[in-house]
Amino acid sequence: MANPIKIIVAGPRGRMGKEAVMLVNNTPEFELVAVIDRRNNGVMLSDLDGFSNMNVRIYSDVEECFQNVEADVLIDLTIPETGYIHTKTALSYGVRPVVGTTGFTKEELEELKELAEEKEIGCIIAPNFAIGAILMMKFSQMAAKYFDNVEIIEMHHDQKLDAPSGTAVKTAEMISENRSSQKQGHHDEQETISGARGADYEGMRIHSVRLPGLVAHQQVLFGADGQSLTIRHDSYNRASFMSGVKVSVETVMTLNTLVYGLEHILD
Ligand SMILES: NC(=O)C1=CN([C@@H]2O[C@H](COP(=O)(O)OP(=O)(O)OC[C@H]3O[C@@H](n4cnc5c(N)ncnc54)[C@H](OP(=O)(O)O)[C@@H]3O)[C@@H](O)[C@H]2O)C=CC1
Ligand SMILES: O=C(O)C1=N[C@H](C(=O)O)C[C@H](O)C1
Repeated sequence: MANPIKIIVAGPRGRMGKEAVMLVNNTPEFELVAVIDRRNNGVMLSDLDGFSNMNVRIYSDVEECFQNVEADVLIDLTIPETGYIHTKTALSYGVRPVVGTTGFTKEELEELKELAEEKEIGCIIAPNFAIGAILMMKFSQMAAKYFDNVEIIEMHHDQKLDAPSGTAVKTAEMISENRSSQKQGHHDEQETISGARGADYEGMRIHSVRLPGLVAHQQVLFGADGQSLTIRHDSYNRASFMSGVKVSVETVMTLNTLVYGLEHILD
């Protein structure tokens, strides 16, 4: 067997980070070499509940982690401000980032792309790792050729920090490749309660629902005279994202640029 891919996971105590640590630990071609966590600096991960047998050090200082640990890939599942710093630092140390964290600005994505190209190493930033969600986005992009009236409803658990979701933003971006910017609804419509019509992305409306009990769900609604089309995807658990994380780790090793969105690396 070839040498395993050496991986650092940032955000290991989080809902996604925990799942990613398990994925790395259970994949023979992967090796967990460290984790980055703002708490528990210097402690072994195995000392935390739920991580028995994972004998890697926790680093709170990102620079210190990359200086001390030889790694091929960083998996980041944190928050946008931190994820951006982690990604930038990883690239500067020649470590390939696989980033699931959502909420980066266009400028940040552009800056990270330039850095990856300057360093000539791969980086994958994927707002959604679930294959079904990628298909939902691609089908929506296809449908937009025929339907130019579209509204996106994304529904998530109530612990989610960013709104709209990264998936909803990516969906709108993909649809906008097949739809010109245009206002929807009545030209004189008025919100009697602010926000009633949702966020506005080139005239498309994005509605964010947050409820306990939900995981990650999205429907894209298209309407035309006398008909409608609904494209929906549901993630019922975080395991649904892990096959995408695995493919991303394998693929990032072969890239020399930044790829934004899993649709670009799936056949
Ligand atoms: N691409 C995809 O397929 C998916 C992406 N996501 C995205 O992944 C990210 C994580 O989601 P999820 O696991 O649900 O979130 P959680 O809140 O469960 O986990 C976030 C982790 O980041 C850490 N963190 C928070 N703030 C900071 C900070 N200032 N500095 C360092 N670490 C920090 C948290 O540590 P602490 O406990 O100390 O706060 C925690 O370990 C989100 O951006 C989410 O949108 C989620 C699901 C799928
Ligand atoms: O925070 C989440 O849970 C999720 N975040 C991602 C997003 O913002 O699109 C992916 C998925 O929807 C779950």
